[in-house]
Amino acid sequence: MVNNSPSGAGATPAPPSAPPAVRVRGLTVVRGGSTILEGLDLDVPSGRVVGLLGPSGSGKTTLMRSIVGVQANVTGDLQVLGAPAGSPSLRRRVGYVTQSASVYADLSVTENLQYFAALAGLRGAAARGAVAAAVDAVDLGGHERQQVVTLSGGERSRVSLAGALVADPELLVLDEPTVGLDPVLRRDLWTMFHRLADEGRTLLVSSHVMDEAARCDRLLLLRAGTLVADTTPDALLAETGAPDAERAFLTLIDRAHTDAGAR
Ligand SMILES: Nc1ncnc2c1ncn2[C@@H]1O[C@H](COP(=O)(O)OP(=O)(O)OP(=O)(O)O)[C@@H](O)[C@H]1O
Repeated sequence: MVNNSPSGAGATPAPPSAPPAVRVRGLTVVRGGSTILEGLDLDVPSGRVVGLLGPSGSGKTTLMRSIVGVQANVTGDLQVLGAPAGSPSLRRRVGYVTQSASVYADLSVTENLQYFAALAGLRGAAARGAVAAAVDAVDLGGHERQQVVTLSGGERSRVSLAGALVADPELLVLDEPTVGLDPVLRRDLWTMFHRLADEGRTLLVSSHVMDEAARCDRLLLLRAGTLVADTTPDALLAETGAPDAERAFLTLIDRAHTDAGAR
């Protein structure tokens, strides 16, 4: 496995003494009778944008579900913001955005976000401020009164993301948040992710799109439920000698495949 020290592509580096936002040791997850993750050890450093990359079916969603505490049949030690994953105390401190937009189709954008604000315990001006900031962050200004059912797919997933932002969580776990978005919007969202990290939040972002790897401070590469690299974009290219993240990733995947075959 490649393991390099953080270089920090954009966010203000967290103090070296800062404990990781997520600490995973010996994580094993069984789904439908199959072992999906096996003996996984990894850290998600605090205050950074960390990319979780891997082929379809490699276990990214399963890992994210374990971290937010909604996955069954999990064994091992999973500490999130200093507490065991899934602890009630983490409910408002961790935001999770799934691949499919989890919003109410028959409500407007604002009504959805007001609902999330109420769940986060916000009332009155604080709730209105949080809703307005979230709308702004995902660039949905002008759509506030639109019913979600009438939004485009990309707009709908941005409402979902805004829903997680309303509570201002310390850790944001985002499962493929840029799928279906155009390049300008994707770039703007990555800029926003780094701004959130600069303000001290931690973001764990899964993606299939390898050019997005270059936008992360740190990369975790999964293959078939095991970690093949815990690295930085620069170190990934240097270590593989590949010209871009996509080819570097394929090199690592092929290498892991060969190693697995040799055992
Ligand atoms: N309920 C289930 N029962 C059995 N197997 C499951 C179940 N849910 C997921 N899996 C399997 O677990 C593996 C990992 O799935 P997971 O969704 O975590 O992968 P992923 O890396 O997020 O994939 P994608 O990028 O396609 O979303 C896959 O092989 C999937 O088929």
